[in-house]
Amino acid sequence: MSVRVPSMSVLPPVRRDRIIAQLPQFYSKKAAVHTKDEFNSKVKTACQEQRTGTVGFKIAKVIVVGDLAVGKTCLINRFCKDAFDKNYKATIGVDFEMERFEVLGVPFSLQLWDTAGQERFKCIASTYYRGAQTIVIVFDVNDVASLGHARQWLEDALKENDPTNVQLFLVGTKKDLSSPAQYSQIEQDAIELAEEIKAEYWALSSLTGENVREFFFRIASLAFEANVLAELEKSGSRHIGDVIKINSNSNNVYATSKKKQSNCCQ
Ligand SMILES: Nc1nc2c(ncn2[C@@H]2O[C@H](COP(=O)(O)OP(=O)(O)OP(=O)(O)O)[C@@H](O)[C@H]2O)c(=O)[nH]1
Ligand SMILES: [Mg+2]
Repeated sequence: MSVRVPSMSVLPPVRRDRIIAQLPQFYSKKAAVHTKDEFNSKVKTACQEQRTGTVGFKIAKVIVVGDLAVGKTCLINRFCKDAFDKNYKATIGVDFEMERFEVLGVPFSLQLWDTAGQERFKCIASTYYRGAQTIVIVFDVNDVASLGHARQWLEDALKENDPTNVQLFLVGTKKDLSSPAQYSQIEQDAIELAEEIKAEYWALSSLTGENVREFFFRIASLAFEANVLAELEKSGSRHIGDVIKINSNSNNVYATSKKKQSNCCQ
């Protein structure tokens, strides 16, 4: 049996478990991109009024960096494929996965770049750093050295990006392997570093799946929020004010649309 697909719909609908209606919360209040309970009200209004401009067509680039075997590939595979492989297979160069979300009713995609941690592949991997909106620095909570190297990974990733325009995440993996006492010790250091480099801190396990979905939802939401805010800023306050005027006085409709037209052509 064949199914007719309308010519407009190139992509299947977003998976039901990729729909974000509320702002997912931070992991630690001390190290968060921000600690607000809800999406920015300007962003919520813009989404309700479908004034998100090009954001609905956007694909935000996320790069995942960190030492070899800390669990970067497993983290992405747990989220994207709900799979976990206990055997280590080094990433050679880079891999990438696409994930489509719907945030506050607006389509939004993440392109997740999984880079190699092995030194010999670093120079290939670093050529893919450019244009990242989110940088995820991964370490293993059972390996202090991997946390120590986080700063270097960040420095390398920032060489290719504008530091004022990226959101940073510091992520500790393999939480399932550490005892609560061991974990709380490394957590202190990790949070301290995260505060210093202005990254949001997370700890999770790709084996059990603990916090994996929450983490990616948080990345998608914060990237989305930043994109909508940038879009609103670009379109300017006059433009936003005009839309409100349309409803209050029909005479303004003409004035507003004329003004808009002339803006477009300039
Ligand atoms: N117990 C446990 N093991 C994990 C976890 N995440 C990853 N591992 C194991 O750690 C090893 C390395 O995982 P990868 O995801 O391949 O590491 P990577 O960071 O991608 O390594 P490179 O590609 O070489 O940079 C594998 O044997 C995984 O099974 C986890 O959350 N818990
Ligand atoms: Mg890998």
